[in-house]
Amino acid sequence: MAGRGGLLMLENFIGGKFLPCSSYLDSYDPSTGEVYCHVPNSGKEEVEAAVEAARAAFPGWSSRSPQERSQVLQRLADLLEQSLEELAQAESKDQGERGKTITLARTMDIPRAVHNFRFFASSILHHTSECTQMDHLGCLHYTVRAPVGIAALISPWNLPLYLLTWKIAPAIAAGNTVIAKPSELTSVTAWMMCRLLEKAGVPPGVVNIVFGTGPRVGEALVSHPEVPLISFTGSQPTAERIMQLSAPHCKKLSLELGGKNPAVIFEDANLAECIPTTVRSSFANQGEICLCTSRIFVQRSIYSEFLKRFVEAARMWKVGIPSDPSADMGALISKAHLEKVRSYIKKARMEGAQILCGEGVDKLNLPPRNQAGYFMLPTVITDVKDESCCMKEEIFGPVTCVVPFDSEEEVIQRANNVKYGLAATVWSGNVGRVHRVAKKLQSGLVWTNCWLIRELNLPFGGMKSSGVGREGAKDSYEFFTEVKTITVKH
Ligand SMILES: NC(=O)c1ccc[n+]([C@@H]2O[C@H](COP(=O)([O-])OP(=O)(O)OC[C@H]3O[C@@H](n4cnc5c(N)ncnc54)[C@H](O)[C@@H]3O)[C@@H](O)[C@H]2O)c1
Ligand SMILES: N/C(=C/C=C\C=O)C(=O)O
Repeated sequence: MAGRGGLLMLENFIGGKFLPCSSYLDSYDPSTGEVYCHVPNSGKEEVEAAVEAARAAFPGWSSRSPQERSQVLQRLADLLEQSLEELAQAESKDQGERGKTITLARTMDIPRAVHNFRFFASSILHHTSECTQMDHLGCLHYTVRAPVGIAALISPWNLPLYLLTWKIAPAIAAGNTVIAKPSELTSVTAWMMCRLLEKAGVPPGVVNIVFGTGPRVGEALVSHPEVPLISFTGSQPTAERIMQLSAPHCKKLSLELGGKNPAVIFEDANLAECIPTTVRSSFANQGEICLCTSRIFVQRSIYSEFLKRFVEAARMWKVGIPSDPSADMGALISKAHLEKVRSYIKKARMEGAQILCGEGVDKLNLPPRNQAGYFMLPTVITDVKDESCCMKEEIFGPVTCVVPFDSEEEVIQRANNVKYGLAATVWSGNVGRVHRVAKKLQSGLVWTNCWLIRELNLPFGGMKSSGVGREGAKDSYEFFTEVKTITVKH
């Protein structure tokens, strides 16, 4: 929807209609300083309208069979796939030249959004319930599950459509109606998806999207008494706020939060595979993936060799403008985020750590028009203490720390010695060791001799401060439904 001066003007999608908002946020392209698009600055009024639409749509949608709902999700997946390139361009360019690379948007973000709908369109057809018998009492017990109602879905800026659809798909497949709030920093592809909903057969009011900031529209949504469940992905501070606001209503919460993910590399690791994969796990999407590696523990006997080869490979990781298909990573999401990431490197230097490559060491070569962009080189820190903030806090940027270890027991203790517990990688050719170490790491996800191979059927999520609950075929189904145990006496 073109707006003032031909700029993109997004609109809320409520009750199957695009509705203008009373006020808008200007979203700036930081590499030019110009307004890029206008995002609705929604508030209580818009949330109320969305709740009314979702409430009205719930009886009809929840009473459809899983088979009927599955067909709608399949059609939506087909329509998204037909718009893949358009969506990828938008995902990459959203927020101007500071977006993600077009290659990552084309090969990961949008294909996974399509797959999310396909996956839950299938999984909704195969869930089973439980049943037991008490013959001595002539009783039969069984469970039934039903959709909860209106689900609030709040998603972050790093993988916009990928993570938004990872919530929308299971929620509506189970028969709920939803009110989604994507990040105000990356709202365009969510808005573009709304244009496909009617054609896919999604009834008005089943999917509602309200755009705007967390404190204004996000808080109105999570505190609304008619919204019984909240699926949130984002930072821990925000999760804490959401828990406070939802507590009076005893809402069902799914919280997918941050990580400080270790890679544990033993001396018998296959470095020809380990190094390129660990470069990718450290710097993909500018390190702005919750599953990215940010602490690398290397067994001492191979530490020097690993460090030399890892730094060489990190220097080959191409930083470029998002529209360059050969770029491995683009710019960080905002000036504030870039400064936050840089501040960690400054702290590391002050603590006496060594910066082996990247920020402040190597020169960043960019076209003149992009030199105002929020770009940063992949950065490797060594000689850093476990107690350093660089080893304890989520940086969420292209920065990773590399430190040596000696024994298996030592590295497990050190890898676990953070408040987070989301993901980890373990590299060794010893199958007994990878199983043993994986079981002892305090992470919800452990990849061994690989990274980011996603099995959507199995639980996804973190422990400790990385979140509450899990997402996946069975886990999302159980989150987005209420279970009831029925006993029948013969
Ligand atoms: N575990 C995962 O699956 C996962 C995935 C991606 C990102 N993350 C985490 O998300 C963080 C980066 O994303 P971010 O910066 O968008 O996080 P964020 O918490 O700032 O924002 C996430 C979403 O919450 C909204 N929000 C902010 N304040 C709110 C409030 N008071 N009430 C309601 N909603 C509010 C935002 O508008 C946005 O839509 C990192 O910590 C990263 O690790 C986790
Ligand atoms: N939920 C997922 C998150 C992945 C990366 C987040 O930054 C997923 O892969 O399903």
